[in-house]
Amino acid sequence: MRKAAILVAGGKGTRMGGSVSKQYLPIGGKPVLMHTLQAFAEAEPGILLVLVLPGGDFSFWKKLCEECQFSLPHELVAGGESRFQSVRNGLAKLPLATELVAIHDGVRPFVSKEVIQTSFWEAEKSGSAIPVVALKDSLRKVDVDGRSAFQDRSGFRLVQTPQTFQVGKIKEAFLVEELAQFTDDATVYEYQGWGVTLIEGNIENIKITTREDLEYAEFLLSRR
Ligand SMILES: Nc1ccn([C@@H]2O[C@H](COP(=O)(O)OP(=O)(O)OP(=O)(O)O)[C@@H](O)[C@H]2O)c(=O)n1
Ligand SMILES: C[C@](O)(CO)[C@H](O)COP(=O)(O)O
Repeated sequence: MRKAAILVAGGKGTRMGGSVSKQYLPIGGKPVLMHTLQAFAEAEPGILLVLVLPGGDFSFWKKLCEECQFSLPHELVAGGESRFQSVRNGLAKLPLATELVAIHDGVRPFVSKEVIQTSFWEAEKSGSAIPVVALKDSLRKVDVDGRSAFQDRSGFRLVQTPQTFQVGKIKEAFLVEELAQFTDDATVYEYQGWGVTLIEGNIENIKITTREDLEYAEFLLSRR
């Protein structure tokens, strides 16, 4: 199994609110996570899928899979207190033969096939692939006093996932102690002094975070 995807879904979804964590909420009649798992299975047939969930959710997830007759093979791993810890737990699960790994937010179900495939191609070539998209709005920097200043948005990008790497290097990068700056996997990788390669993301590849994202998700599905 040369390629793997670690889909991190070990969070609580506090910004979404509600009694059910956002990764399990239905869009198009089935949980968000099932859309994400399917996206990777269709983009990379035969890929090893590692799903990172809160440790206490395994039986709930298995019940959801039975109810939805969702039979796509995937490994379950217990997440940690942070995304960094959840990723690290997923990396520890990878078989020795795995060469490339895409690390992806489980709550980003609309990642395109092209972004997934390009991320593996680029990571094999240069060691890493980080999808980004340009900003569409004007940008200002705000300081603690509330003063703000124009920023040239052409010098900025919005970062998405999957963030894809050669397994040996990303495993080495994750041996460090967690730092607050590690908001994604690229920051952990760069902390080693290694550069990252940016690739074009896809604008629909939103991270489902707050309630209105669910409405947009239903709209995106209606367009398929
Ligand atoms: N301890 C954690 C925290 C987050 N994540 C995952 O990282 C992705 C991006 O995180 P975010 O959108 O912030 O999810 P939550 O942390 O669940 O949301 P919130 O910050 O609103 O609680 C999500 O798929 C989330 O499940 C994870 O695997 N383990
Ligand atoms: C990993 C990520 O989705 C890249 O944009 C983002 O950093 C996750 O941030 P969150 O606060 O954990 O949702």
